[in-house]
Amino acid sequence: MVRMERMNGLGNKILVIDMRGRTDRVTPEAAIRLDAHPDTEFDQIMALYDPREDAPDGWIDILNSDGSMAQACGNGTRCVVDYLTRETDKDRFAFRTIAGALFAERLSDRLISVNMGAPIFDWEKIPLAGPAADTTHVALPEPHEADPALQRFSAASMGNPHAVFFVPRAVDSYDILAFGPRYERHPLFPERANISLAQVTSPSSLSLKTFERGAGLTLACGSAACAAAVSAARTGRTGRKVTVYLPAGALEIDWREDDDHVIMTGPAEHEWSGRVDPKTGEWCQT
Ligand SMILES: N[C@H](CCC[C@H](N)C(=O)O)C(=O)O
Repeated sequence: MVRMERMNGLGNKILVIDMRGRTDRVTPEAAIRLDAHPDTEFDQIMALYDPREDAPDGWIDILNSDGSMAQACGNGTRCVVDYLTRETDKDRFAFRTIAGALFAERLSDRLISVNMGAPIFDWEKIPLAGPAADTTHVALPEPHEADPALQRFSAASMGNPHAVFFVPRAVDSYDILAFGPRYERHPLFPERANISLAQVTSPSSLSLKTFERGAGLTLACGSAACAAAVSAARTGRTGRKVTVYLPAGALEIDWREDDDHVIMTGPAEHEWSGRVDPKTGEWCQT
C-alpha cells in the first residue's frame, strides 16, 4: 500500500498517489475501482513517481477517471505541490509529465502558481482532424447543436486538447450534458477534447463550465481555464490577464508576453489521507 491523499482544486476531484520509491505503476484497473466508490470517486489521479535528472521533484502521470492518460492537469498539479509542501519548506518545484516540463511555485498557504507552458494553436498539434486556417474560429461540422454559439469554437492545446465555445448567456443556462459527450468525441477531435463554455464578463474576466475529456462534467478544469483565457485574449475579448470564475472560486490566468507561457494561480484543498494498493485499487483512510 502507498500513501493516497484525497484533495481538490476548486472542486476538481483529485487523488494524489505517492508512488515514489516504487517501480510499478498505478493500473487502469485500480483507477476504475477507485472511481467506483463514492468516497474515492475522482476526476484525475496524479501519480507521483521518483525524481529524475529532468524532473527534480518527480515524474507525474495523470489518469482521468475513465482510465485514459492526460498530458496536463492544472488543478491536480496544484494539489501535488500542496501535498509536497507538507514534507519540505521548498517553494519552487519542477516536475515532468508526458507533455514535458512542468514548473510550480507555492505563493502562500492558500495559493499555488503553475507554469502551464506556452499554448499551442496549430491545428495539427491540438490536434484537429482537418486543416483550420484560423483556430480562433473553427466551425464544428455536423452533428452539432442548433444554437449558433455552439457551432463554432476556439481551439487550443495546453498539452491537452481544448475546444472553447464563447456564449452570450450565463454558462449554467446551457445544458452541457446534452451535447458535451457528443462534442468530446466528435470526429473533428482525433484525441477527443475538453469541451468548455465561456462567457466573457469584462475585459479581464470570464465564467467557465467544462465537460472534461475522460472525466465528464467537473466543477473546475485548470487547463481549460488557461485555454479559455488565451482564446479570449487572441480574439480581443479580454486582455492577457484574466480571472476565470468557476462555481467554487476563481483562477488567475496570466499569459505572459515575454515567454508566451501561461501562469495559472489558485488554491488546493486537502480533504483526507489514506493508503491504496496501486495494482488493485483497494484503499483505506488513515
Ligand atoms: N480531462 C483532461 C485532464 C485534466 C484537466 C483538468 N482537470 C485540469 O485541471 O487541467 C484531459 O484529458 O485533457
